Amino acid sequence: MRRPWVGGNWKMNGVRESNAALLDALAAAEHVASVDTAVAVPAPYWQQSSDALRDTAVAVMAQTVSPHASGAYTGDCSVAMMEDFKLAGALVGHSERRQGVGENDALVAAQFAALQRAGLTAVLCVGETLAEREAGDTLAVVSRQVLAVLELMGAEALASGVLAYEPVWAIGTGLTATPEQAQAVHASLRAVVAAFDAPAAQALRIVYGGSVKADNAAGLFAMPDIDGALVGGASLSAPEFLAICRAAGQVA
Ligand SMILES: O=C(CO)COP(=O)(O)O
Repeated sequence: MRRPWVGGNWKMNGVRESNAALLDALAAAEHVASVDTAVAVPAPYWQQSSDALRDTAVAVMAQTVSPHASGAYTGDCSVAMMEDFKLAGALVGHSERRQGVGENDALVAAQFAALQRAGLTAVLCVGETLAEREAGDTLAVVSRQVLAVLELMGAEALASGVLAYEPVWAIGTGLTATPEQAQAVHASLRAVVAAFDAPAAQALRIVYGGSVKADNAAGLFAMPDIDGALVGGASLSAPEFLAICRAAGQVA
């Protein structure tokens, strides 16, 4: 039985005042003990978030990471900086960074490796665009994105993190993949990992992201290979995010 994982990806939202209200609500809430919960916050608010959520069940993460230890990499943040602020890990390979900033599979695999070597959690995001889905390339695209990490790091290292399937066409659009569509991709991804290492594939948490809300979460979580969610817009509302966490707890 895999322990559900629910993460909130705040993206580039919030300032100190609105963050304080959201963080206070998360800190005050009773958390579902059977679910791992995290929020991935913008770097200027690592300190605020990690202070507000200290001694709570909600981990704080970054939204991307440099693969390099230190040096002349203007604008980037290192794993050591994340450790300095007691962060639990980072997202890697989010589609908004693959598409918007040009992060590619090799870079994402190196980011994953940097986190994993330090014992931090890497949440590897994969997903196809609408054009790729319509061309019948969904599995080819997401397999290629996962294989970049698998071939560099191996299946056990991959399973020490979290794999997030986020179809690009479902992100921020209100178009959720149906539970059946998501389940089909999750099962295929698990099979890709199982070809390397069956026990690691069984242990790997594969979560879904793309317009997850309190009212569609339970249907997604009922699927056998959907082990939680990476939540964007709905994670900016504490009641909504907490309801998604509770829905994950109900199937745990
Ligand atoms: O990109 C996402 C999470 O990383 C999903 O975003 P939305 O939940 O806003 O669609």
